[in-house]
Order: sequence, then C-alpha cells, then structure tokens
Amino acid sequence: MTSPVYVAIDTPDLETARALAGQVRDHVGGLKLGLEFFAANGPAGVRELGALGLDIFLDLKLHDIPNTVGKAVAALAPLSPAVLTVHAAGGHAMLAAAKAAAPAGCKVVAVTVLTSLDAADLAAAGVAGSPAEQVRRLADLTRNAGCDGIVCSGEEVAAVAEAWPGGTFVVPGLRPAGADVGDQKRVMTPAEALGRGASILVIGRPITAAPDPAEAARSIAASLAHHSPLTATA
Ligand SMILES: O=C(O)c1cc(=O)[nH]c(=O)n1[C@@H]1O[C@H](COP(=O)(O)O)[C@@H](O)[C@H]1O
Repeated sequence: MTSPVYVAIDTPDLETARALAGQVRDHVGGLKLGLEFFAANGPAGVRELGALGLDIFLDLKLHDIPNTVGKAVAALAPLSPAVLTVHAAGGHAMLAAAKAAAPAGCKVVAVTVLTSLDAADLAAAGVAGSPAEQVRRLADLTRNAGCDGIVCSGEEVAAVAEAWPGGTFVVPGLRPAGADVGDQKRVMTPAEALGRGASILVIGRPITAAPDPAEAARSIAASLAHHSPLTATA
C-alpha cells in the first residue's frame, strides 16, 4: 500500500523544495505543493517536482465565482495533479465547476474548516455552531456537488468518513505527540487521524523543519504501521 503521508513542501525556494522531496521520497506517498511554493515557482516549479515521480497534491485552495474557478482548474489541468483543493464555502456551483474542469483521475477535495481555526474563530466570522457541525454541513455540500472528498481536522474525520463511504478525507494539523503545534489549533497525531478514517495525512513542519527530515518522515511512517486506515488511500 502506498503511504498515506503527503509531505507539505512549504517553501518558496525551488532548490530547498527539491532537496526536501529527495530526502523524504522513500517514506511518503506524495508531495503537497501549496500557495507559498506556487506563488514563487508557478507551473514550471510544479512540473520540476512532478518529475520526481511522486503524486502531486496541488493545494491552491481555490475560492471564487464558479466561472473563475472552473477556468483556473482547466488552466491547472496540464500539470496532472493527483489532488486539487478548493474551498467548500465557495458553494455548490463553484464546487461543481471545479470538478467538471478537473482532469480525469484528479481528486477535487474541498477545505471545510481550516485546522488553524477553533470555535471562537468561527463565531468571530459569524458562523454559528461548532467546527464539527460546520465540517459536516460543508462535507454534505461538497458531496452533493460531485467532488471527491474534503479537508478537515482529525477531530471531525470519523463522523464524516462514516457518512460518506468512498470519500477521500484529507487531514492536516498533524503533530507527533509533544511536537510544537505552531499556528494549528485542531491537532492530532498522524496515527490517531489514520485510525479515525483519514485517507491522506498532510504533514509539513514536523518533517520539513526537523533536523533530519528523512528520519522524521521514517519515524512517522513507522508510527502508522499498526494503524489500518478505515478507508482506502487515495
Ligand atoms: O489544505 C490544506 O492542506 C490545509 C488545510 C487546513 O485546514 N490546514 C492546513 O494546515 N492545511 C495545509 O497543511 C499544511 C500543514 O503544515 P504543517 O502545520 O507544517 O504540518 C500546510 O501546507 C497547510 O497549508
């Protein structure tokens, strides 16, 4: 089985990204390239890292009107991402437009409630209800629009996975026990998230900021050995 771990290569520097990817490639299932990398390196940078042969998870969290998002996804299609992110809050028509424009084999997953937010942050933004309730609501919206899955924290993944057989459940905000959480608020260990039904574990700084990224990735992979995912990996 391929590893469910996708390492978040969050750096603007192409050489740093390439070196990190090379160090961890034997311990991860894919590379997640997000806004920081894409803003600095664009499609050419994605192609460069794609040449390493690992799945590319293109995390641009698109959120705009349906026409704009559909055309942006069409423009990204030649990069052949395995996974692409949009924001579920963009609504049914935007989600459907993203899925319609995505290339065959690309999973379109929608971010529900960012793992950097807690209940107080949601309330401050005018969202009534808990993160768990909002994740469930946005998961239903995403599923009804024909997308492939969602991004949520480990705290919500079990409930969503149970209600959506066959969905793809991406879980970031992961920290080995005792690690610095940084700006994340809804956190869990990788093993626990996998046990609760995560299909893809997104892990950045616990690997990329470690003194030895290869050893950090190996150790996380080892921590997962006895935790079977409840759902198939992507
Ligand atoms: O879509 C994401 O990947 C994402 C969604 C979310 O709710 N929270 C979240 O942290 N992420 C991403 O997951 C990665 C987490 O990085 P670390 O906190 O360093 O492990 C970053 O690249 C974030 O952009």
